[in-house]
Amino acid sequence: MTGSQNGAALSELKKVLEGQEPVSIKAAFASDPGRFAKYHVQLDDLLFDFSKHRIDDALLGKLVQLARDSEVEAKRDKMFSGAAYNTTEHRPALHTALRNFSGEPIMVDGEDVMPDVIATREKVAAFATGIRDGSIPGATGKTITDVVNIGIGGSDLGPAMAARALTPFSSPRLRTHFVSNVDGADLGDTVAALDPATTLFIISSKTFTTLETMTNAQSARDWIVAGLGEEAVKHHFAAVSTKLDLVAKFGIGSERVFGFKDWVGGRYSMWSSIGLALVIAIGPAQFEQFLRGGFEIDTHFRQAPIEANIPMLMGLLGVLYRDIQGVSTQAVIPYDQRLGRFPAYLQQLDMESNGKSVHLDGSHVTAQTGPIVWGEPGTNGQHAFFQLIHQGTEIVPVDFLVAAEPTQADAHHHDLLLANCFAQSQALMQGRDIGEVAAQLEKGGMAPDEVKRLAPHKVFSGDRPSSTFLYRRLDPRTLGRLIALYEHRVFTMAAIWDTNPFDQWGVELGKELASKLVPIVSDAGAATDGLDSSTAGLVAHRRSVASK
Ligand SMILES: O=P(O)(O)OC[C@H]1O[C@H](O)[C@H](O)[C@@H](O)[C@@H]1O
Repeated sequence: MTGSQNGAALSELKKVLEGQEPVSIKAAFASDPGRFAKYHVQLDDLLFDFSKHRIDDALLGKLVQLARDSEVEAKRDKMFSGAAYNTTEHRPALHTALRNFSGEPIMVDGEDVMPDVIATREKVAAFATGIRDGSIPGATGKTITDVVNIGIGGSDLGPAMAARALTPFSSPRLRTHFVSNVDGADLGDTVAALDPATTLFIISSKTFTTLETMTNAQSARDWIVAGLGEEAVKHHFAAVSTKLDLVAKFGIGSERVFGFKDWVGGRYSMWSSIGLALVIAIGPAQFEQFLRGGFEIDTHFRQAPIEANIPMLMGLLGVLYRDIQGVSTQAVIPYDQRLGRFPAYLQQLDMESNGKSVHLDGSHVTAQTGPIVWGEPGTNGQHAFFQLIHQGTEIVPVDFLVAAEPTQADAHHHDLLLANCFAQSQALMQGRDIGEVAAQLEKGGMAPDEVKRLAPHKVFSGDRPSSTFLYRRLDPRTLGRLIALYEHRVFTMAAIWDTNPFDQWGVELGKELASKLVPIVSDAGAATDGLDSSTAGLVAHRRSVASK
């Protein structure tokens, strides 16, 4: 077995580091004024500060060696080459082709995929422009004012997150909505305020079979037919899918159908025509800036040495905490209200990619794989869950994301936002020991007994890790850069674990069981024999309390 297989290199490193105390970040800062200079990477305006992590030169060297021994670079090159990296689904993982501006061909099965990528992008751009400038109106001739993307998972989270993030770049004339849940409240609440004559639905589904999306699509179709008649359907729907035959059956004309290939994973698909709603919102030129941001990071990921390679360092730090220090979680806290959906987007990207228990060869992993990813914007989180991050027993590595300057927002507010962001990572790192707490309380005139009683409650251990990403402003290019950084972080970690980050079999069982339960839930007289007693009990209780 080589070091790259079955996470062997990681097992070796774990043995070497066993029993070692984590590096004290606080002490390291105190003893080395040059620590920041050593542990940051700058790519144009984008700064990645990883100085507030439990690393020193020796440990960083070992982590870099781990990446080498795990053959992360060779695996990366294989992914970019168009080889069938996704071995359990027998296909390449080539979302990077969608943002390839190198002019170089990318070959899959002997064919260059780039001409089709470019032609599809142009078709998307032409349609988006027509909706934006009103030259593609609704059935009654009225200009489209509301675009509703119907999709779920990778066919929803990316465009929905980005449409919100890039609000200042969006057409003020158009509103973009995202409907995903099979819960009828989602579609119902969305269309309640809309006029069918000025509404365009985009049915986004890689497979065009997903229960939620197909159910919502049918109900949206009924809503259009009820408002405008059957003939209007062709003017009020567009579709994005890899399954063009299924789209045709739904009744959407080919000029409004935008394809992509099965080598684009759902959670990696917002760079493809799945981005249609976003292209309509921000326009093709801004969407190209978004793609170019992703391409910049691809170039960096492919060319930078491991020790200066931001996604590789992000991945190595992730593995350090997950596997060597037994940390189970990763918080992502954007100090940017418009990145409110970014953590949810990353949850699918990271947890669907790296929530795995077997190596590529099917053997069970011995390492811990994907962390639990979560987050909310700062400063709001400070007034909610930050207590646990500062004083709880669980170590929570945090990624802070913040722009140097606001985009269409008040400059004074932005200074306060930045100060808070910087202060949080500083507080996590420095902490406050009992001596300092006691001195502060005594200085305030508190009686010694009370100082003794209160002081332990006010201690901050410090040494709590975080990264900070600081960039000029949140624009399409920066959003593209941020997403690509996380995509490659996820890839780096999977490469070390020797797992497949591009399949998602873990979502299948629930879907299968749901389809068997639909007839039982829908028909109050259907037999529940054979169901486990909990499921049967839930069905019975539902029947007893529901009014129909
Ligand atoms: O785009 P679709 O085929 O409708 O799939 C939508 C989503 O559902 C699936 O269950 C997968 O877990 C996701 O990876 C996918 O993005």
